[in-house]
Amino acid sequence: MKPTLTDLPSWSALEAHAKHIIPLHMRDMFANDPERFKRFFTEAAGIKLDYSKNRISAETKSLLVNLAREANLPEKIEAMFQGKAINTTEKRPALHIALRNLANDPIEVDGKDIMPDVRDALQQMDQFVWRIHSAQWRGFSNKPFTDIISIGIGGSFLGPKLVSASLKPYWNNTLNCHYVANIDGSHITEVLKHVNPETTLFIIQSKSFGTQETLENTKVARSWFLRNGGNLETIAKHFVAVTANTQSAIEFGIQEENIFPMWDWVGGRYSLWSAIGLPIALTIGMDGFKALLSGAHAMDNHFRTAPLEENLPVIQGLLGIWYGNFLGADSHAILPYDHYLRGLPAHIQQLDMESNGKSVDLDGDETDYTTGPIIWGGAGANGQHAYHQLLHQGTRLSPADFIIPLQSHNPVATHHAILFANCLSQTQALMQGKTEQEAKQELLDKGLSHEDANTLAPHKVIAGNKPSNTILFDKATPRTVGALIAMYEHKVYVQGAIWNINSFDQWGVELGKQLGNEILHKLLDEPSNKQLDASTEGLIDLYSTYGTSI
Ligand SMILES: O=P(O)(O)OC[C@H]1O[C@H](O)[C@H](O)[C@@H](O)[C@@H]1O
Repeated sequence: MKPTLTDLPSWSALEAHAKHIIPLHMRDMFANDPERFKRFFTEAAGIKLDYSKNRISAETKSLLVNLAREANLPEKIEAMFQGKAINTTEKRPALHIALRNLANDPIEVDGKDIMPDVRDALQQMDQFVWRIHSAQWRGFSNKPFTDIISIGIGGSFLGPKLVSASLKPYWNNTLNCHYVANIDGSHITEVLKHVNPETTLFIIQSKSFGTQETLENTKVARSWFLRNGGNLETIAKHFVAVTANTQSAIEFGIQEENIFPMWDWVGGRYSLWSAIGLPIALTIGMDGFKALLSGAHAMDNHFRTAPLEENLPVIQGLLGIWYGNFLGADSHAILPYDHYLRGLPAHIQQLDMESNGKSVDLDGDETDYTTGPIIWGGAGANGQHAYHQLLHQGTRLSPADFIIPLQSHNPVATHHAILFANCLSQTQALMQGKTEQEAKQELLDKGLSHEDANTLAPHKVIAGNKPSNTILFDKATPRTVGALIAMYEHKVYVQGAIWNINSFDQWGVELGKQLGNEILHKLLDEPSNKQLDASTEGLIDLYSTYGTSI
């Protein structure tokens, strides 16, 4: 048997240490250490991280850092930056860091510097954005564009959608931006209801140019365009594409000069920094897009060079490992207290779960430890009136990231102070909880009898000792949003590197696609002699009897 992660001395040390930490309460940890906030606070690239409300001591941290070293994390970080083929199953590097390498130092793939291609693509975006904004490029009736519709799914959707929404205060307001992802026909139908074909630009976003949802939605968009005043000559004015598969895009009918490049060495969920970010650049302008890249670049530099002990993505990755592998957590919550960042949980969900939802290591052997957590979440303070109940009193452990800007883009009345107080009070409540004694005293103070107070008090007990990080930045600017997302990308890599899994493939999504094609044949009454399982056949029969086939 080959040695695995669980055979490392630091792993056994952490297992033993967990037994010591589990009985301790964070209330006491704070009471015993006035320096705890300072001890467990760090910042980089405009992002501040308070991780003092975690079930850790200084020893926990040093043991986790030992684990990172024994698992060769520093070498693995360097391997990513040097363009090594860390995506082993697809024999490719994962070089999203090259897309924001504003230092322009050469980065080689197969002996060729890729930075000139990266710069050319940025230049192509720059010119395109300028032509649209200055109305040099217009629709078929010579009117300037008013709307863009980005058609794409997964990584070709979630990242640009999150960032364009996060940066709404920076929109130049000449263009509305819409996204179509779902193959549910209601999505494109609803979006097309609100736009004018004369002034609508479609961006077809697909790294592979082979994704069913995107191609089918594009066909619908094209026929809608042709039915509503457009024609085959003017289609070139209204349809552009971003893809690594130029040939398929051309065969599909997109003009070659309207195609923006992508590369094998960028994973879909890491691609918002490439031309997949066109909707971002069109809404906030190219200067804003470059500021986004610069924020991510600053985080990249920090990740590559900062000591592990002060390294934001490393600390967060290690905390995730601590809870998942040693304290039994299955999930992790992303809770942005910023209306503009409300799409963050969905993006991080794909980023993390598609990257680290793996159960074999780099050698193809099943891991004997758990890997990526379930990522969930939503906007604060809304979640406090919904799922936070389970965080406070449920039986499951879900560490949470509370993400909040120090300043609001919209300082309405005392809203931001109230929002901030809500965010802090949640992390405080999670940490300290409420004892039975405290609960009972409160009830007695309200005038309840001893009997009633005794009956009710156990229901009001809040165990506390629930971990959270508080992540802050001055304001959600292009730069801070870039740094924030890059921080999560690197956190995911830290965990994947320590778990010795490939964070850059996603074979698990393929089986459903294959099976979907077989089922589709049957639904469309196309010849198929394949007998499926009884449940699936029964459900197909229901569709054939009561559903619609076209
Ligand atoms: O950009 P595309 O090639 O159309 O891929 C879109 C998405 O679909 C796939 O099924 C993957 O799970 C995602 O990682 C990817 O981002």
